[in-house]
Parts: sequence; structure tokens; C-alpha cells
Amino acid sequence: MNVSILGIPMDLGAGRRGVDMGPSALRNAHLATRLRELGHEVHDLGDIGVALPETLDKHEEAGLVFLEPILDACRSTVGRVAELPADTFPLTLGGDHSVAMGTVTGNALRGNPAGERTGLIWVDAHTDYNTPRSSPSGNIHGMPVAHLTGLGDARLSGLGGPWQLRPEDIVMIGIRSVDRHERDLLREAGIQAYTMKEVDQMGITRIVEETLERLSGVTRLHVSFDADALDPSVCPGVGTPVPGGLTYREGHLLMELLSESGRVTSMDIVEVNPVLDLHNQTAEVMVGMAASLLGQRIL
Ligand SMILES: NC(=[NH2+])NCCC[C@H](N)C(=O)O
Ligand SMILES: [Mn+2]
Repeated sequence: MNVSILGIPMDLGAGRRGVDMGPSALRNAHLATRLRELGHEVHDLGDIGVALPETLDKHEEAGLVFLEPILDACRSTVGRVAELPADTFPLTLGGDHSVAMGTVTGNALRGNPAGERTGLIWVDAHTDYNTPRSSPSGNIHGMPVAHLTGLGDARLSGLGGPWQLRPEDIVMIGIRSVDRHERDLLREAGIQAYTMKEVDQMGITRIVEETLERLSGVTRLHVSFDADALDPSVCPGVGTPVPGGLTYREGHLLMELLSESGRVTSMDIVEVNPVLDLHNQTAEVMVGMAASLLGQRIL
């Protein structure tokens, strides 16, 4: 396959600094080499330009911290991803999870004049379904999914023009941290979320079967993988760790089964924070996850 790597070195959406170095840490963990070893043709397109917080006044507008520079980066990302050829697999590297507003929208619009439906598999400890009103922090990385479905601030929810993600086309896996008002919004939208309780009870295999069944009507499928979905013992380099996460093998099994389905058309790796990491362990684990999604097998 043809794989296009694109970095979005942005930490403006997170409460702690450091995930702007995520793309660099992932490249250092031999991302491209690992994928080439699997037989893929890999093109690294470099990084999207993102403003540095040191050059900005910390600006909060209507409950949204750093709205303007985040909007700029997401708009550039939409443009860059949407123009990629239909036969390439975009692998986008965050950055905090607010980058997903750009990557998901860009992939949904990419070579899609007929308006085919896009499915989103959100692998995360958090549902990231806050709006500026429900958010306890004002940090935009807690809000991308809400904006993708049209809630919240009109500038962020309008990144795809009239395009919006349908709540029925979203499945979340690994969830164990949801804010109080965020929970009500999720329920109202009817988004399918497999919490860690369901992961424990049902196992990853059944969850993947149900997920693919639920998303059987979509032709394009994006996986947005937040490193904090995995347990902090596996991925310590994250800004908002939550105990009780996916094991190393659960993460790989999830990627292996999705890979076998042959239906995933793009992926993000986000929230890798080298400042908080141990010898780049988190980036190395996440490179392994991408490799499993792109065909790596034990035997
Ligand atoms: N992508 C993330 N790490 N999101 C964490 C969000 C934390 C919290 N729910 C908030 O909205 O502030
Ligand atoms: Mn997230």
C-alpha cells in the first residue's frame, strides 16, 4: 500500500506542553522503516505549520483555549489531507487530539464527491465529546468529536463546510473518563461507546465484530488512536493518563482484527508526549500499533 505520513506538531489543545514533539518522537521510533519492512511505499510529507504557544498570548475565547491558532492548524490539515490521492493511506501524527477535527474532516472529504459515509473508530480513555459549555477545562483536545458531529463552536464544527460526521457512524473503545455534562451529550447523540467494563466483559474480539457490523454501511473508516487508551504502564508518555486502560495485547489485537477486516482507510496517532515519557517507550508502542493496523503479524 501507499502510506502518507503527515505530522501536526500541535499542543495548543492540551493542558500540558509536549505533545507538539509527538511527530518527532514517532519518527525517531522508526515509523517509516517499520512500515517499509511490511512492504508499503511510505512517503513522509513532513509537518503542518503550527503556531508556537510562546509566540501567542494565552487567549481564551468563549470557553475555548487557543481557538484561533487551532482553527488555523485544523484548516491547513483539512486542505492537506483532502487533496491526497484516493489510493494512499494517510497516517497522521499528533499533536493533541484536537488535530482529529482536521484529519477526520480531511479524510471524509478526500476524493468523495458522492458524499459517501465515513466511519470513525475512536480509541481513547476519554470520549472527547465536550462542547465549550460542558468542558471543565476549556482545552480543545477534550472537544473534537462533539465538533465533528456539529455541536459546539460554529467555526470548529464548520471545518468541513456542510459535511458532518453522523453520530451513528462513530464507535468509541477503551473509554474510562467522561465528564458530567459530557455524558449527557453522548447519550443524547446516541454514540456507541465501549467502556473498559465492556472490554473486560466482552473482550476485544466481540467488540470488533460488533463495531464492523454497526459500521457496515460506511465505505471509509478512520481509526483515531489516542495513546492514553492504553494503560499508563504501557504508555506513560501522555498528558491525561487514566488507570485501568487497554493492555499491550488488547491494543495489538484491536489493530490486528481491524487490519484483517481490510476496511480501515486512514489513521491518527495522537497525544504522545515525549516530555513525560520514559526513553520514548510510548512512541515505540504506538509505532507498533500502527504496524499492526498496517499488516504486521507475529507469524
Ligand atoms: N484527548 C485527550 N487527552 N482528552 C482529554 C480530555 C480531558 C477532559 N475530559 C477535558 O475535556 O478537559
Ligand atoms: Mn483523546
